[in-house]
Amino acid sequence: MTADTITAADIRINARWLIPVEPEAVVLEHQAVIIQGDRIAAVVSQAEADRRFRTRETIDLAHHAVLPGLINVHGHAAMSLFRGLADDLPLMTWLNDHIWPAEGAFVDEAFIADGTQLAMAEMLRTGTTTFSDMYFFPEIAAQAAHDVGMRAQISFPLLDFPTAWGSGPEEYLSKGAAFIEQWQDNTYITPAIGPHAPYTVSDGPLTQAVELSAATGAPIQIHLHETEFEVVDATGKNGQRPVARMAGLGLLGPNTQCVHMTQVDDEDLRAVADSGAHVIHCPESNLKLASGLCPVQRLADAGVNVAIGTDGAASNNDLDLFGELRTAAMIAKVVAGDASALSAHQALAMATLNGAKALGRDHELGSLVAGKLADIIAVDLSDPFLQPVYDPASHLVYSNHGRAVSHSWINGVPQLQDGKLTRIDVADLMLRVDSWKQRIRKQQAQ
Ligand SMILES: CSC[C@H]1O[C@@H](n2cnc3c(O)ncnc32)[C@H](O)[C@@H]1O
Ligand SMILES: [Zn+2]
Repeated sequence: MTADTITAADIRINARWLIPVEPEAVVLEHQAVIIQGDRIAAVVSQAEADRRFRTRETIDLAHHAVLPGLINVHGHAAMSLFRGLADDLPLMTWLNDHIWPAEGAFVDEAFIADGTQLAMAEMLRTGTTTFSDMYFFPEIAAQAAHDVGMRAQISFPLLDFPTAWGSGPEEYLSKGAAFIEQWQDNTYITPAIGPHAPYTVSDGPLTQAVELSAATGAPIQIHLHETEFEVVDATGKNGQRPVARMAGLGLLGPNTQCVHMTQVDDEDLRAVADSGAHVIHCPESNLKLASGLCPVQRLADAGVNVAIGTDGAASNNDLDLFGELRTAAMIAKVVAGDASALSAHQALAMATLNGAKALGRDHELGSLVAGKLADIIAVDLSDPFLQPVYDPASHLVYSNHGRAVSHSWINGVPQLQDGKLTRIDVADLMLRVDSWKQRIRKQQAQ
């Protein structure tokens, strides 16, 4: 018998349970994940790791499930500063009477910097390693994510009307093109195009968005078919459903992420499936705003890639993707009339590999496979509320809330150690959040 060659590497994570997501629906025991630089060098049994690797650091996670970092494919990060500001309202009242006036009064560069950091603290604390953002001052949000070392798709906003970030479509598109150029080819930040919705962006700017995406490769993310009202109102005004209008403009394709899709008839389904566009399911926001429910199983059966997002904290009201998964799994069963719809493993894939696919990064993110980027989380299953453990995948989806997440690494860099954030000064952040609260509260009282 020949001795194994010993390879030096940076970090070894010893996992009691490992859910690699690829191969699918598998739970392995007593595995080691070896990290070298920003990548996963190997996923092997602990016995094999003893023989083959010497690492400068070993982390023993004897009561933990280790899995790929979660990917939150839709949100408005800085809206965390508006959490709980306007509840119990339907979408258009919430937007027109509360959120858009508040954004008009408060959104500026400092708001985005602090609000995005607040959102990142919550997401990191609950297992998200990559998020997608659609909000104002994308250059500030991108810098905030880059400074922390969190992976993010950041879409610049595109609307027909002026906001704090731009005077109208022309300015959004020219600033957006510069934003894309600034961040292209960055491992942490993917710049993207964020036309808000069919009812707020007209055909001209939408066509320009499609052209900009084709020229730069930047993904498009749009709110689409969020409510029945949106579809009925648009059909009355334009003579076609929004999905048909988007398809006609060339906006649906493999580089497009359709957020919500609670209204799906057979033609919508065919248009989305044939185009290769992705659907981003945001169940808790859809429930809270009484928007409707996305037919996840029907979409998946038609071959559509369905990923998951929290939406903003002002319509959810949290950014805990494990909680979102639990909700998604529960309602998928009722919507499909089938308790086997969206199993625990399918739900975990939705928050990892499907998210990576939606972002066009499944070759390097979304599963624990040698050669992929080292975006990894660990969940401590030793608490009484997660005992006994028959099936860790079941616990992660049906019993867990994100607070059991104990460790995370992004690009091989530790972000969370024993539940403590390593790269965000939470005490200082809380002071800034409190100061926003005082300002916003004062204005609301007037
Ligand atoms: C173009 S910047 C984002 C814009 O979208 C608003 N927003 C937040 N959540 C939703 C939602 O669920 N549907 C539609 N629009 C939403 C946000 O307040 C910004 O104005
Ligand atoms: Zn949204």
